[in-house]
Amino acid sequence: MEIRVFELLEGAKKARGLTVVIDVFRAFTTECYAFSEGALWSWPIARLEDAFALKKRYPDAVFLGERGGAKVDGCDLGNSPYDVTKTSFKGKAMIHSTSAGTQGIAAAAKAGAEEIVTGSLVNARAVAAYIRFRNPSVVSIVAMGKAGLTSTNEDLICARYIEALLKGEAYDIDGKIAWLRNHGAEQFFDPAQADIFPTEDYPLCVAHDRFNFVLRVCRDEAGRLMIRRADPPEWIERT
Ligand SMILES: O=C(O)[C@H](CS(=O)(=O)O)OP(=O)(O)O
Repeated sequence: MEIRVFELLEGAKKARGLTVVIDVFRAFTTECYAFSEGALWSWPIARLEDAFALKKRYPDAVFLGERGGAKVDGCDLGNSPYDVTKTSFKGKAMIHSTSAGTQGIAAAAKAGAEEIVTGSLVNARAVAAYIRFRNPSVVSIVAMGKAGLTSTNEDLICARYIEALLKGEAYDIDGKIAWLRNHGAEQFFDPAQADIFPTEDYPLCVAHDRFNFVLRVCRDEAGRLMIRRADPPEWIERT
């Protein structure tokens, strides 16, 4: 298995094989909590105008929209996992448009990734187990960073953690997360940014391996990108 680690939107455009698009702060952490709260599927949408058009067509879908970290006017929620844990997603579809994560999925799909799964600390070990089960010849791990433009420590830590799990190498994930608190997570502890990055989001984002499902990207009947939850035991038993 050849494992390649890429960064940012430029990296997503190089994705090949089974591709993990990572966004720890916060898109794919938020998605995991929404699916754990009962969401049926999610439409990851790159352009906000497309997301608003979809919401018009499916008004019952929960619309999460974020730019620059903040909730976009007219959306139901922003990109906060804490807000998601306070919202009922049972039986609901979700529309999700963010600065980095959902842009990365769109770019990787366009680039020709054979299969795409999301990556975050909360389900990193499950992602590695799923990859081992699928046993692809090429794995692309893409750390999306801030707005897909600037490298971030949390996404690189998650990328290296998944890579280490795949290679059977040791990786001090708890030590890395402790270090991250003051090296990339400061926005969650800044009172001036509390409206956008609530402190409650941070422990939810770094609760590594809390979930044992993966989020796989597929297409709906109209050809739109769609994310669905895939649970063990269908794949975990053989890892
Ligand atoms: O909402 C977030 O935390 C980020 C904002 S940005 O990428 O740092 O500008 O969006 P996401 O798509 O979850 O990275």
